[in-house]
Amino acid sequence: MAELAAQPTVLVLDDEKNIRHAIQIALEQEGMHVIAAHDVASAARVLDERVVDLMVLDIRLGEIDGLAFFRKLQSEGSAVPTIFISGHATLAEAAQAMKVGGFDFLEKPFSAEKISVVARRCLEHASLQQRLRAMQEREGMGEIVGDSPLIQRLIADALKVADTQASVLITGESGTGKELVANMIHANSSRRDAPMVKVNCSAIPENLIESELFGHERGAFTGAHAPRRGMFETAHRGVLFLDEVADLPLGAQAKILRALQHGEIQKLGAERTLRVDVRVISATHKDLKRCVADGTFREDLYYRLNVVPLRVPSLRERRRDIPLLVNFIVSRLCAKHNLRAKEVDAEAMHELEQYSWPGNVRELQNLLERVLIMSGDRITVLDLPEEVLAVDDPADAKPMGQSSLKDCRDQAERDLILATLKQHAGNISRTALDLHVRRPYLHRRMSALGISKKDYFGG
Ligand SMILES: Nc1ncnc2c1ncn2[C@@H]1O[C@H](COP(=O)(O)OP(=O)(O)OP(=O)(O)O)[C@@H](O)[C@H]1O
Repeated sequence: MAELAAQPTVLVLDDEKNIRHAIQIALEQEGMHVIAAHDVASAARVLDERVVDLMVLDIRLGEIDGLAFFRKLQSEGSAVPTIFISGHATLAEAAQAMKVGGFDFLEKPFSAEKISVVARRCLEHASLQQRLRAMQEREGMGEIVGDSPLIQRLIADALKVADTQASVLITGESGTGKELVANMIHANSSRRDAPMVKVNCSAIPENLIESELFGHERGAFTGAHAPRRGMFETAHRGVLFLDEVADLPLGAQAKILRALQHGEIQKLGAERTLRVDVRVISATHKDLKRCVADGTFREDLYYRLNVVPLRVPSLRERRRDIPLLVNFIVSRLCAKHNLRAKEVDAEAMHELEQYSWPGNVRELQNLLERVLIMSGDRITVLDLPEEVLAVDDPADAKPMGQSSLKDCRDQAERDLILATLKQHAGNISRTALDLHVRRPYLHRRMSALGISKKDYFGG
């Protein structure tokens, strides 16, 4: 879940005292600091005097309508995330509220639970947007999304090494973003205007790799009908990115070492050598040190490539970045597929944060793409595949404490699950259906809440 300010401040502007009061009680129970205002003038004063994280704004306010007030704030650059409410608004006004940038629209009367849930969602959304903005303002990050300490450290190290000539070896599991880090180093180096040539060493057949890297003269081997430049030559004055470097055959390793040591290459079938000025960045998900021990990777080349090692953390080492990444990826994918903006609800986000992501950001991206196309406006746990839900969440297994808000929620959840189970004579599938959750999720909640068969069969 996104992190919220310790105690967010909410401004409630409604001319009906009872409504103000009801909202205030509901949100204060959620731990929010609520300031109630009965007219635009006093609301404007509050906004002038302090930082407000969220506004709950009535559309029909008497002297000036809420939409006009919101637009005025927008034009002054002082609008805050806002939930519009109204008892008599027309459909057109409700649509307008969303169009001008309201986070949500609630029709009165609404329950305390409804406003609490929407307010929390709005605050979480705003906090994520703020983190994304702060991140994007930071120089040189390129497309790398994340503000966890591990990612910040990685970016700081990558920026430090970017404008040197040092070889960099980027390690990390598959799909963690090693190529993005290489792009970032190139973009922040003095070689940024020269090309970065990418070689996927595991995708080129062994008999072609040397010609791909160093080029060949006409007639150098059967099928070499015309001379060809190699990637080293194309990368002259720029960067050669050797992806999956552990898969380089030993013959090519020897030639790369020579090229790096002497700054010279020799095309296949050529007599003379060619001077090249190339910086090498390499990446691998394998343990290259181990490959050296196994004899599949040259030790001298290993040291040559590993002048500066950078390790990209796996996604499960930086779960804090998951909501940021999810938001970023979802909005990018919505734009790509021409879909209306969609959001991931809190429960589904919680599940995404708990999953272990063996395929890292790439897996997250692929999953979201699949889910996004099939889901409605909001992505819920019902849209998530079983593999994401069927993991144990140690946090859920914590014993219940005494009297926190969480305990109250747990108790209410336990009562509801038990009542529904009893209603369906213990049938888990029907209970899950009734409660709009998936079976594995229900099982996990049942075990976290200590619900066993004897509780609903009365045995
Ligand atoms: N921090 C991140 N922010 C945004 N997108 C990311 C991030 N990390 C990875 N991605 C995205 O995830 C996908 C995989 O990233 P990338 O190809 O850089 O991973 P990799 O570590 O090089 O994988 P492999 O080892 O399989 O080559 C890409 O589409 C990339 O844009």
